[in-house]
Amino acid sequence: MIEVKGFSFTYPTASRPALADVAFEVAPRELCAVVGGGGAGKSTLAGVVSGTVPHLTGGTAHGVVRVNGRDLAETPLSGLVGEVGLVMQNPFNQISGARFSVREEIAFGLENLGVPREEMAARIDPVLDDLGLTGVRDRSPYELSGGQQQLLAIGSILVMRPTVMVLDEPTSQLDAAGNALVFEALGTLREQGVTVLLIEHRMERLAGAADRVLVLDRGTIVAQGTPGEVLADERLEEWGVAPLRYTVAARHAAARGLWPDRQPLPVTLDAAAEGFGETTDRLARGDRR
Ligand SMILES: Nc1ncnc2c1ncn2[C@@H]1O[C@H](COP(=O)(O)OP(=O)(O)OP(=O)(O)O)[C@@H](O)[C@H]1O
Repeated sequence: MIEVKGFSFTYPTASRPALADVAFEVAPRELCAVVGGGGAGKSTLAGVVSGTVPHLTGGTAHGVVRVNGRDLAETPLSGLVGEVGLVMQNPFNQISGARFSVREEIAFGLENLGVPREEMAARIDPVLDDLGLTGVRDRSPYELSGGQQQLLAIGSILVMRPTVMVLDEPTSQLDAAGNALVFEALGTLREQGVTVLLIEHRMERLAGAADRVLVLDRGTIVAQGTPGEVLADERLEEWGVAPLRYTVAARHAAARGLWPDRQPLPVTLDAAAEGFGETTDRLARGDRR
């Protein structure tokens, strides 16, 4: 569980806060996505919830951030291993380079923690299996596709059994196939009951995957709710976020009376198909109101 209350943060050299009076909660097992324009404070928020900001960055922080009830201001980063894990944009930067195979790379963090050998196998093999990496377990991490490397980064964190995972634009460096792999892995995290904070700009995938969406604009949370509520909001563009094509198409149709009256604007392909299907049926019946 993540709890953020009245939290503000200013980087050491900055003249204005990167985050201002931010408040939200992510319930256990929930997947909460964060969207916003460039410089809105998304990466800073990822750092705050994973403990790197301000522990590693310095700067001035006010307010409270708790992960599983632990106040991060009072918890050293080492105390967060097994509680919260951070996956960043570029999988390449997250591979230690100190190990020869995928399996050894996943073992690396556990070795550092001094986990006994027998327990290591019991923890690593299911993670490889869950993420579909068993077939490449003996390969070098550098031979993997970008998507598989990101899965490896996720696996290296997952094996530490955090209850909370923060992913900061994990698909931004990946092609469509890599994207699909990462979003499948998010499904796996959910099945395992991990609470997820996901910074993501691929709105189509996010709309189908998230329980809740927060919008950050210039360091402030300007909207939060279900993907349907938040992503169909007509202020989305003002907040620096490009709306989904389905929503835009349905908004145009609605302005011409061609979207079903009581149907909310769609944020998924299925919902768009349903709404436009209803309109087509109505017109086919000769109902042109
Ligand atoms: N290390 C730093 N020192 C000073 N200011 C910083 C630092 N990192 C980020 N900032 C500033 O803090 C604000 C928020 O930045 P942040 O990177 O969190 O935004 P973001 O939403 O992740 O942006 P983007 O989508 O462009 O990555 C910006 O004004 C940025 O210039």
